Amino acid sequence: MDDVLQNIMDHAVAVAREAGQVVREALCDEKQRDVMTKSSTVDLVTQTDQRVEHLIIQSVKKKFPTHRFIGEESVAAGEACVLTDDPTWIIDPIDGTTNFVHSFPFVAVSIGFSVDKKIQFGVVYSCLEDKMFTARRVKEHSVTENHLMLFSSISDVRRSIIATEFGSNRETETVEKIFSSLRNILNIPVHGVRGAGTAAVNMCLVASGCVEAYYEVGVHVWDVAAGSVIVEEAGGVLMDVEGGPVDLMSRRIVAANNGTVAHIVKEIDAFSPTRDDAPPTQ
Ligand SMILES: O=P(O)(O)OC(CO)CO
Ligand SMILES: [Mg+2]
Ligand SMILES: [Mg+2]
Repeated sequence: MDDVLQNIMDHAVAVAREAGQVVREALCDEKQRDVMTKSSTVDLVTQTDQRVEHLIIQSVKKKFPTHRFIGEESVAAGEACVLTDDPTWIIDPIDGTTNFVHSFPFVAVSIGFSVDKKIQFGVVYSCLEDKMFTARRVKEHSVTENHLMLFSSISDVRRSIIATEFGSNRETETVEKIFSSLRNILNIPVHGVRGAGTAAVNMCLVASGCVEAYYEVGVHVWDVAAGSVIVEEAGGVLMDVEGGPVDLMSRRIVAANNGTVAHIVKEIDAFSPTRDDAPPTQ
């Protein structure tokens, strides 16, 4: 299985690079960045998101015809978001679409690969920085390209930088919760709060030791599947925002170094968005 998995992962890295090239080229063409909206007026999508997802899925299907897919834009188009035991590619073609639309320089192609409902490897290509982050579930196989993992050993949360995002839900109650968590965390006080505008890159920042923790409520499985294994293999921990094991379908995540995770979880004003795998409402 090892060589088989490596072969699949090599393909994921190659197709992520190819996708990243498409994204970089599209950035120079305003038409490729024309905005459409999804769940809210600030949940953006472009034809480039759709084109890149199509490119990745077609490329994988040619090589691995029995594999399944959970892709952000396919789900937006009505496909089910169900994780089975089958080999499944979990794809976010552009993580950071808002950044992409505004040329804000953090945009990632994120690909997680799951078997038996466990993410086996993750590939995050931060394509404007040209940084490739990859990790496999087995620790000794963790590899990175173009990048050194320098996991943070800071255990005093008051010396930490915490990453988070504001999300695309602007309902008053949700915004209140987001600000309540933020206020609690700023008041610890931490050195700073940052957000790259992409969950996948935020998780790679944890894996790289640039930030001690990242948390968000409202993310989707395709935002965090690849990053989850990259964080864990770098030595980090994943947790639900109320503590306990993370559930990648729950849309809630904390990714952190061991020293700060408990402290961050204590400060989050949690809420529960509709799960990614919830049956569609009629
Ligand atoms: O740009 P996307 O893929 O919509 O993702 C957002 C969160 O959902 C940034 O992580
Ligand atoms: Mg995303
Ligand atoms: Mg996306």
